Amino acid sequence: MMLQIDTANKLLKDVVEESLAFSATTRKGVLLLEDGTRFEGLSFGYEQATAGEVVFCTGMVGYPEALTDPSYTGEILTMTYPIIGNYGVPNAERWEGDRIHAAGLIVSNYIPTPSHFESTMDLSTWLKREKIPALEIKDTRLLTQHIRKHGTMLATIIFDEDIPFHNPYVDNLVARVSTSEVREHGSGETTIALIDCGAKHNIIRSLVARGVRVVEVPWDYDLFADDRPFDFDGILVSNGPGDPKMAEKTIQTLRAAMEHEIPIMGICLGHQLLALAAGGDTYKLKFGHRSQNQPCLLAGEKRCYITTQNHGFAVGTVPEGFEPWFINANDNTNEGMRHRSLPFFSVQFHPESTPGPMDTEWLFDLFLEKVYEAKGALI
Ligand SMILES: NC(=O)CC[C@H](N)C(=O)O
Repeated sequence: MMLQIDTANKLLKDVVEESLAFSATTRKGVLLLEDGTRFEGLSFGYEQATAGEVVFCTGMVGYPEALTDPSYTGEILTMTYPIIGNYGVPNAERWEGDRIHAAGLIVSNYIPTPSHFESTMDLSTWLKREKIPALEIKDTRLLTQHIRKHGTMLATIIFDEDIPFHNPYVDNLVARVSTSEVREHGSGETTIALIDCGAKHNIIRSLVARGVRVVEVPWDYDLFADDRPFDFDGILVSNGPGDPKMAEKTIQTLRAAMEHEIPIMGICLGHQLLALAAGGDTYKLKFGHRSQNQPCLLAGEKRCYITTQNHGFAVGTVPEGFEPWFINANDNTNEGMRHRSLPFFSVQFHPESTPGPMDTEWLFDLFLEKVYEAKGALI
């Protein structure tokens, strides 16, 4: 017992000393919000100014997955969990994109000495390598309360000189992160066309694990062109960054897919795009949903799923022919819809999780059931 207390004291002392050494050697930076609010902080990332929208995620884990999720493009991500960096950076196989996509990172306490058997480097090294600025501002609670009260807002992370604010949602961010070439994953007799609007890797892993071949195509690929080099049995339209209304070409593809009655599953941005394609509408939430504990009620039932989410826009008008399927129990916003008679459905949350609970993974099975039914190969 005594030994354990001694060890714990030593560990605590080490952490305090490392933390003091970190503050003594690091440069100061400022998180500046568009309403003039300033948060001073210590830099632990790449020291170059950045602009975007500042958002907060209340997840207790998952900073490697969140940072690499292409949906965070253009966003300065605040992690509200007070200890970030403590388990380092895992191998790229565990990432959700091929690099860091968030525009910047804000934390309360950065832990410079990771401890985890899968850690390959510390978070600061990774951020510097990927040229992503990051600040330890201590009072992430005040920042989050401010955003909750006034809504997400534009912000900059600056060091010596000011830079202009920039609204990322006026850009076509999907075009920036989507694959530029057609790529194949896995094998099987059934082919799913994955429209990559910034797809998290675990969407591909989740499909491949179920024995299907996935053909990943760019966001603006014409799936119905006569000279298309492959056939497919279903379409999964992925998550992705920015305002869904900017991805007009994907919306057109989904309209054509509905005309052909091809089974469709949409995830997050994919949900918003399917709603727009079918005549529904989307709007921007005050401060979005970003965490791994968003409660979603199955419409008309007493069942609630705990879900992973990361979105700032939402479906306001569920299109004709569809019915609301999941509802967020915190604020009653729409979290999913399904067509009343055809094999089209979509969800605002992430059934592929990573990070977060796997409660809704069954949606991939449901999608493939619809695909097999449509193929006439009932299982
Ligand atoms: N994770 C996502 O697909 C996000 C969708 C969209 N960019 C939003 O913020 O609402």
